[in-house]
Amino acid sequence: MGTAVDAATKGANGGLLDPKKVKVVFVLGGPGSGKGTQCANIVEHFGYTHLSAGDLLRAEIKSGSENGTMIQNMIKEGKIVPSEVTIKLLQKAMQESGNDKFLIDGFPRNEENRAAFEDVTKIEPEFVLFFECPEEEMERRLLSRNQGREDDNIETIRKRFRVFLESSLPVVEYYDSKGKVKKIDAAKPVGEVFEAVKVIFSKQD
Ligand SMILES: Nc1ncnc2c1ncn2[C@@H]1O[C@H](COP(=O)(O)OP(=O)(O)O)[C@@H](O)[C@H]1O
Ligand SMILES: Nc1ccn([C@@H]2O[C@H](COP(=O)(O)OP(=O)(O)O)[C@@H](O)[C@H]2O)c(=O)n1
Ligand SMILES: [Mg+2]
Repeated sequence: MGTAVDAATKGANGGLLDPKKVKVVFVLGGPGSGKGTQCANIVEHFGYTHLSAGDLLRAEIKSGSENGTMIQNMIKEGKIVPSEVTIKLLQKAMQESGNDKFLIDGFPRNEENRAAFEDVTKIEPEFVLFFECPEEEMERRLLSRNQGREDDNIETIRKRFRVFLESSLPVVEYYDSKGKVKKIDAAKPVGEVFEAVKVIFSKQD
């Protein structure tokens, strides 16, 4: 709980992130669409810090935090962890990075994520990079990802696809209605996808 003094010194978003200075790009797309792969490429060329919500949640499980078991169970079921938990992890990582340009990968994944992030941080994304990929291709990629993830099995993958369609796509549609979505054909080979991504980032300052 922050005190009144904390709130006064740290600002409305409870931290040191000035919403006027911070540049955020949300990177969205179904499970296996290539978000993490492309974010790694973008970081190398355009000076952003990559924050994967899924990676932060998995690190939180490993750290033995009191939320660890809850997070682990939700990931195994393909469910979306309560925003409060994920946003705290994102804010901490943003503050610790020392950077002011962020690729936020795999977040916001539902309406609750989106609204809570805006409320808490007052940060509006510059744009949303959306990787479009057919389910069969995403399934093939996830089943051969080989990162030892507990959610890369066919049963959980099906649940994640369902959550993506029901909860995550509406968030993309929300930003699309604000003209903020830049859509990429993510079914192509990695290099070709990155060529399309580069065009978008090269136009930014
Ligand atoms: N364009 C692509 N073509 C083929 N395989 C890809 C492509 N992009 C990523 N992959 C592979 O697919 C798997 C999922 O990619 P990843 O970047 O982890 O996706 P996401 O973060 O969206 O789940 C990884 O094994 C990755 O190497
Ligand atoms: N905003 C988020 C992002 C991920 N997650 C959880 O973390 C899991 C893995 O997310 P991820 O982004 O690493 O998965 P991929 O899309 O990269 O395959 C999701 O299926 C959710 O269970 C979440 O709860 N909230
Ligand atoms: Mg990923």
